[in-house]
Amino acid sequence: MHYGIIGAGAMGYRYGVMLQEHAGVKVDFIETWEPNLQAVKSQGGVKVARDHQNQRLIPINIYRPEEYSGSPDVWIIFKKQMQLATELMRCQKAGLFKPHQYVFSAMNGMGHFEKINQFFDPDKIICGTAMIATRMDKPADVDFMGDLGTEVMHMAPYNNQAPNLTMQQVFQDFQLAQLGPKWATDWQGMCMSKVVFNAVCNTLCTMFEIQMGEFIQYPGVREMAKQLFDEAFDACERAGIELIETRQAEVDSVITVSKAYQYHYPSMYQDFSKGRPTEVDYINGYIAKLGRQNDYICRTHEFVVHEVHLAETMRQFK
Ligand SMILES: NC(=O)C1=CN([C@@H]2O[C@H](COP(=O)(O)OP(=O)(O)OC[C@H]3O[C@@H](n4cnc5c(N)ncnc54)[C@H](OP(=O)(O)O)[C@@H]3O)[C@@H](O)[C@H]2O)C=CC1
Ligand SMILES: CC(C)(CO)C(=O)C(=O)O
Repeated sequence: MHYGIIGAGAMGYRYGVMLQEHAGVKVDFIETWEPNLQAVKSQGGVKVARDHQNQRLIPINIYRPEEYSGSPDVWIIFKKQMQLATELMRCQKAGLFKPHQYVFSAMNGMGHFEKINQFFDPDKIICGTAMIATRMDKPADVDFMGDLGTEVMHMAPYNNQAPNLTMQQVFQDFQLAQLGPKWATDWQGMCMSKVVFNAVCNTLCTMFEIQMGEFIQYPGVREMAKQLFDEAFDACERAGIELIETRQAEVDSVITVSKAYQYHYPSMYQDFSKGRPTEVDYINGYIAKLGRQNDYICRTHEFVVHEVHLAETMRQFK
């Protein structure tokens, strides 16, 4: 199978490089961020380390949307939620999308599959979530967090039917790439299970500008996490969404995942620290909106959304 990665950021590089190196498949990257394109061209590829060790230069194929004439079997999309609509329009205008193509994404937050569905056949959309941590501190320079083999991700067809042969082939390629795929049966429950996790770890680490390993040093982490998870689970239950993890499993995973990825600054902080807008409206904000739509007020999530926007606004005074 031939893969095209839309968004050569932290996670785009993670999936593309692991597919190219371990599954031996053809991968092309599509990127719009000029410093990233220039850095790949001038250094001859992307620099990849694991947990700050063994940095290597990996040669890759990278193109602006308008330069690309290939036709991958599967697109993998890793943009930030705020960039997605514009990026999809630009790729469509450049003639990148073809009717035979499948598409996979494991972006955080909610709302992206409805946007992707405007460009792709719903029977060819594979929804995903990735409990996989990657840092990109500079253009064309990424750090894969955690040991090889600790990667865990979920996937589910957008039509909630059994995966067809092409989807199974994608699953096999992800297995060979050592991305640790598992099937789920309901994409919304699968995605919300990740959203509620990010609503704790990404948001709190961002506000306090800390790594996940530092975050769990605070003895009150379980209590804070439980309060946010309880509200989120209550909102999901009222909306008829069944999560794939229990409340207790989510609280436990805050500790285990943060231990495994101790040096990771969650992706929300990576945006925050670069002066960019964060995905908080698509994470805590989405949970709060879901609650309101179902006559339930997620007071803590609503407050936390304000706190992150307050912190974003205050960057101008620092
Ligand atoms: N990083 C992680 O560990 C994880 C991230 N995710 C999710 O995956 C999705 C993609 O995230 P991630 O790969 O981290 O995103 P990145 O920010 O690393 O990359 C996404 C895009 O952002 C742009 N970009 C990145 N850095 C800059 C910068 N300094 N200045 C201007 N533009 C920049 C580039 O596109 P452009 O030029 O178009 O702006 C790039 O293609 C998000 O939904 C995220 O929540 C999910 C699991 C883990
Ligand atoms: C790696 C992980 C799971 C940390 O919360 C993540 O999703 C992110 O950084 O956005």
